[in-house]
Amino acid sequence: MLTVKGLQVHYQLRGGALSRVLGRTPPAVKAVDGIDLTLRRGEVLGLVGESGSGKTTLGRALLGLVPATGGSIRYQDQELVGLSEGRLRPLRRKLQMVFQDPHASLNPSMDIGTAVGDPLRVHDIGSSDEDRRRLVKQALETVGLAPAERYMSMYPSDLSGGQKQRAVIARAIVLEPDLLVADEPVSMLDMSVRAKILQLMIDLGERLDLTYVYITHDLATAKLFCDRVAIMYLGRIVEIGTSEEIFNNPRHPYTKALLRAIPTPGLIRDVPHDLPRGEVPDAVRPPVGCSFHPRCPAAFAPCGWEARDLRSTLEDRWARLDASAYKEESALFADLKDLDAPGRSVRIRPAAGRAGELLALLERMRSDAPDERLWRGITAVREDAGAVVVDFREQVDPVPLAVGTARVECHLFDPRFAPLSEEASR
Ligand SMILES: Nc1ncnc2c1ncn2[C@@H]1O[C@H](COP(=O)(O)OP(=O)(O)OP(=O)(O)O)[C@@H](O)[C@H]1O
Repeated sequence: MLTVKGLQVHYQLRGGALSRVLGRTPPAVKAVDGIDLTLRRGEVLGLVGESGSGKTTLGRALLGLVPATGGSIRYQDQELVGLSEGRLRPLRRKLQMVFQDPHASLNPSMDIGTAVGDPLRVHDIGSSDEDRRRLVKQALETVGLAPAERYMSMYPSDLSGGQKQRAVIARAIVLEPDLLVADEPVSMLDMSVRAKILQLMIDLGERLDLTYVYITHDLATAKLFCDRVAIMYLGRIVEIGTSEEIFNNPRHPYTKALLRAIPTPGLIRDVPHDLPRGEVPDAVRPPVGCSFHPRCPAAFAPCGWEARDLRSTLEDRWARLDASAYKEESALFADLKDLDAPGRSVRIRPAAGRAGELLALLERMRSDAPDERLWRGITAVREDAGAVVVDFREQVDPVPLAVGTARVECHLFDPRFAPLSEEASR
């Protein structure tokens, strides 16, 4: 029903006054950065990932609610990217979104009948007020708000959270959409009603022939609800497959980490606790190569090691040292910002005349922790004209690979790197 190719959504940040004066291009957040996806009619596709992985942006881009900055979205033979608001409008009827917070999604001063009927007026559907009332009634009954007349005259404040979300769903289905993008539709609801709302969505899917994109950071509900699951990390799909495949046979180290973090029933945990160095990096300057490599427990030589990784390894080391040892080691650097430089070779300036000591420190780090994955990506550490130069291996961006029935973006599955990954796993 929907085919997405190379989709990009980069949010251009407004630069400060200085960058404007200097004529610098302000940085962009690469919220969605090269997504390929096919949605089949009637299926439920889950988009799963930590906060900031780009799920909401992708969901909104599919409906034309945020403009794509590159790539293509074809909906039934029509290209959506680049369509004017006027041309998108009639299509929006078929492409609807249900948001996370039912309390914020309904206007508190509008009764439920008016709120659910509003899209009919916007899209000029129904021959008369009476006809629209009939459609609203039907939608309310379909979502289990019956008798509909009673609910139509109520206000959002008269409803429980679950009932509000039912009303929001009624407002979406009153337009008879093809596709519903549901963004965390149950995460704000009481635990006791979550399963009921998901069940309602499953039933509606079957009855109304709906296709769903279900956005969540919660793999447990994705397992319950989805036919296929796409795991997102920093704007990319790192693994996609049937729910069965993803849950029984996860391949990508990130998927594995997320699965290990599925909480016991009754508990919701947002962030997988056992991921190393638990922060999702900045989407303005994502790590090069595989963007998961700094947190990956299986990363190896080609994954994209760079100076920033050396800096975090140093900082981890210093966090473990006592204050005087830390002071001694950090005093060897003229400026740690040298380690923020991009590129395959980084030049680190030592404090005056201390290049030899700085080189010795890096060699000591390596012998103290030879298993640190970073070293696999470093080809040389050398002194050069008063500075210490660290050379990194050429990084390779992961490409989508068919593994079993899944698609995985990870060098571990790339036959070109098999000898290196075997060496790394020894
Ligand atoms: N309007 C915007 N302007 C600039 N950056 C944005 C904007 N909206 C989102 N972002 C950034 O884009 C990236 C992806 O955000 P997005 O909300 O799509 O992720 P998400 O996976 O849905 O996260 P969450 O689960 O927290 O909703 C983040 O780095 C976020 O800060």
